Amino acid sequence: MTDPSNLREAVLKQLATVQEPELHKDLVSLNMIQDLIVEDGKVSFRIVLTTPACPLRGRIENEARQAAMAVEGVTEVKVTLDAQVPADGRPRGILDLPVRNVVAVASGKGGVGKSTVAVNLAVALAKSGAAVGLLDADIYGPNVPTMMGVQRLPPPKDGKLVPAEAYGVKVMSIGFLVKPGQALIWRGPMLHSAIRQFLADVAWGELDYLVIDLPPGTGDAQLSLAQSVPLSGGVIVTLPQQVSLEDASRGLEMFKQLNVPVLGVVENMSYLELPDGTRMDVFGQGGGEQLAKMFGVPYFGGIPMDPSVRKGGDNGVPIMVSAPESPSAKALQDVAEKTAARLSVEALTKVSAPTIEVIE
Ligand SMILES: Nc1ncnc2c1ncn2[C@@H]1O[C@H](COP(=O)(O)OP(=O)(O)OP(=O)(O)O)[C@@H](O)[C@H]1O
Repeated sequence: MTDPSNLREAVLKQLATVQEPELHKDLVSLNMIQDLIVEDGKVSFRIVLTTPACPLRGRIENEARQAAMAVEGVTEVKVTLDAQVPADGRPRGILDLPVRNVVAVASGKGGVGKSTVAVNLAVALAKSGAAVGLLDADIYGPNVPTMMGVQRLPPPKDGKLVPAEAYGVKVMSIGFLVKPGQALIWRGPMLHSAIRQFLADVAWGELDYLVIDLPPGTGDAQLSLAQSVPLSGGVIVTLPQQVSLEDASRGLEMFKQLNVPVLGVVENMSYLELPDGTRMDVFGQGGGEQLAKMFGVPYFGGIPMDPSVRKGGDNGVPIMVSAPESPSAKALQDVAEKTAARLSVEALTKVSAPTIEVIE
């Protein structure tokens, strides 16, 4: 019979051959294997993923299971999955937010579906089990409260604003603080202090992800906003048509200028599926992918035009909740998983390369 300590060593060695496909390192050196128990040939361990929204969770689990099973003397393997989102390691400055990752959703111009993507991204991440906040910083049209079906904030507590909560997401919006229809004219310094207030004076609690819906465009207001938040990364939303390329390029340039990594490009309203199953390219074709290629950043895929997406926005029930199995919700889910995966890569390989800290 194999010596139990040797068997444990052999299992660990074998698990160290399994790569985390996004991070290009093995599970053992990433500290992702926890609670390894080897008893009478029976092996059990926990895999601690870097995000509960990991798109490759099935693959990682299978490969780890097969690796352990391949060790001579192992008769049974039990794997459980868990997640611990790593912080991006960027200094949060004096704001000292207990937020692990801050992701901004931006667009070169209005009406392309930026808020729709931000809302569904936040809901998808929350549904996966992450702690998520959504900050609507769209000073020109703060429509996140409508899209999330929340009208007002709960009363403040301990001198701090308390975010509203919907679909497991903590929601704060500039729209809660102004009367409906009130013209919003903001200048740089005002914006700066408003956004700082949103970050410092709101009881967000601990968050894995804070999603920020930026105002459309790439002017001073957007720049000032993006500068006042320690962003982990940005997601750009664009349309398929060629004329959108120039606008969206400016969005990418803005993040570059701020030294904020562009996590990926999302193409919204990619096509409309007709009743006979054919696809109609209402707004042209290929803009999102072309933009991503031009800048050498990931393309997160296209979201179809879908009347239920608009209805969901108007009724305050995001498509991710009302019809999670629809093609548009699945495309948005994919965007969320890719965003989370890119954030993990940024956190673990780019900034200060912390390893995953497992809290026992
Ligand atoms: N894939 C889609 N299919 C159908 N309708 C959509 C889709 N994406 C967005 N919409 C609708 O298009 C309109 C504009 O979307 P949204 O408000 O998200 O855009 P935005 O870029 O944030 O605009 P703004 O410039 O006002 O901030 C909304 O009515 C929304 O419901």
